[in-house]
Amino acid sequence: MAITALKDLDDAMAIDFGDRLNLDIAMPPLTPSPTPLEQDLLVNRDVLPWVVQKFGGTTVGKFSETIVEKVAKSHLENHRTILVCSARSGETKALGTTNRLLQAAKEALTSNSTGFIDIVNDILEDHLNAASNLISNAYVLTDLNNSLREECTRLEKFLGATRVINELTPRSKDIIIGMGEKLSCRIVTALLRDRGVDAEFVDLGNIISQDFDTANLDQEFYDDLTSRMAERIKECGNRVPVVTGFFGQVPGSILCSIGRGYTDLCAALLAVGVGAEELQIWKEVDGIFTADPRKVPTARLLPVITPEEAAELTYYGSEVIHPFTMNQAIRASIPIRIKNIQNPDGDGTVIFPDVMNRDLSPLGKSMTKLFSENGYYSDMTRRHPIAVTIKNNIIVLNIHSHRKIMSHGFFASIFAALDKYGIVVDLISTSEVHVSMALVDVAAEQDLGKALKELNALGKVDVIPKLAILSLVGKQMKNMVGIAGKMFNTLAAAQINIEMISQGASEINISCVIDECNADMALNVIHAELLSSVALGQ
Ligand SMILES: Nc1ncnc2c1ncn2[C@@H]1O[C@H](COP(=O)(O)OP(=O)(O)O)[C@@H](O)[C@H]1O
Ligand SMILES: N[C@@H](CC(=O)OP(=O)(O)O)C(=O)O
Repeated sequence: MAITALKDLDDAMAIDFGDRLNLDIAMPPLTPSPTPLEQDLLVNRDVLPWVVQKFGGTTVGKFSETIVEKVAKSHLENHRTILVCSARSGETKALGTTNRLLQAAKEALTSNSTGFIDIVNDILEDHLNAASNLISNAYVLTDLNNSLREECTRLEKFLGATRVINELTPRSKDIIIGMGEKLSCRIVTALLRDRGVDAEFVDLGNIISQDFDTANLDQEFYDDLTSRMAERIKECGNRVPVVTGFFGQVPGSILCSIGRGYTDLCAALLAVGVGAEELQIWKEVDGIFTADPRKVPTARLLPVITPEEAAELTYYGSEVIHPFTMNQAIRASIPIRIKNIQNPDGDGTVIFPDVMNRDLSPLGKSMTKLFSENGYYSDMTRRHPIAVTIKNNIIVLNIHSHRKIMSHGFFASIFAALDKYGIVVDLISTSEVHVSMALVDVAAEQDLGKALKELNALGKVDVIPKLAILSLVGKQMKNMVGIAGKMFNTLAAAQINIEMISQGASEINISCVIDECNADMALNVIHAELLSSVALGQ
């Protein structure tokens, strides 16, 4: 059989490898679905409003029991619930299943290495261990173990096929990482059943129509996807869907077009599809704070934040939610709530558009009261910044034009060179013959060297490494006289040198570039002077 490309896992399963692979994963026969649990199961009851609950990798890895006992079950009293899960991680995302799958993909392309088989076996072992620690019902456990083994065998075959054709397309990489969400959702589904909830595993790996004619992720694409997701959820009937946060063959590949953390977006699309009352993103932090609470001990929890502010914070280093999530949920008027799995009763932070607030406030006191009761506080008129954030791993490129006067096409040539190598600029500042650009240092690992060669033809290029972008965010900042002065004076008083300044491109963000070694100090001094309760007179 000639192998040219792998479209999906079934392609790989169809290939006969003979004894090329060491398939030492035992495959006991499948046992029937659990019968002892089928009476008195909790279900999604018709007519109740929907809520979509998304759980990140470390949350599923460490708190599966809490997810089932304290979150899912209690919401079933008043809501129909959809659970969306990421791949399991342990203490950190860096050591999580998705990263290990990416490593396995790399190993599969390394000649004479059987490393990918070891990684798959490790992943399987971790999931089997988690299963046996969590599940008490023998039927449920046997069923789960069989499905975990089967998924891992398919994965191993797929990686083996990748190795035979010696090619890892972005699409194959997507299929490989998608396995992480499948394994994790299989465990959560089984755990729900074990604890008396009638749950159904929903694999969205093939949900995207491959006939859909789009190279871009435009709104038409998302609308088609949300209706497909809604259809799939309907098929679950009254069973509680446990949905893979991986949603398949995205044009341009999920890793390239959406990037890591895609599960938040998946949950938002599901919420839109079913018209959910609320989208909940469960994390290990109480919500969005005025600064990263790990770095600024006095940071305060924000009860409400606008989608624009949340997106800006996420983009500039406070990675609480994937930036694409907001657009989809908010355009459908679905509030997003960030909640803490270790504090399920807390109100969290609600991401809520201020246009709604503006529309509702003329309706008077009763609506304002309703807002407060729901946690959608009407404090959107605050006239101060709301948070400070830091993005590390930044480099600055300074380009001095060879010409004394800015020539026509100088900027166009710079951006053409960057675009050619897929390099994204975070901040830019210009004078007549000088351009400064701040970008994330991962770009350096890609093709920055090649881009630099082309930029050198346009002017003298200096590269300054080990920097950080400090951003002050708040939707009312455009109206605050003197706020930039206060920010830069505060940094000056702390002897922190500013490499580059950018204000104005986004009306809700003032950013500057500083030395990475000053990042934590800068966060703390800015927080103390501009965001602390004392500074705000609260
Ligand atoms: N402004 C901020 N508010 C809340 N968390 C922030 C902020 N900035 C950075 N963080 C960090 O983002 C992390 C995200 O939460 P976590 O639940 O650990 O992530 P994940 O669900 O992706 O595993 C937290 O560890 C927190 O310290
Ligand atoms: N597992 C994927 C998708 C994801 O959304 O993860 P998390 O929810 O843990 O950020 C990743 O690691 O990127």
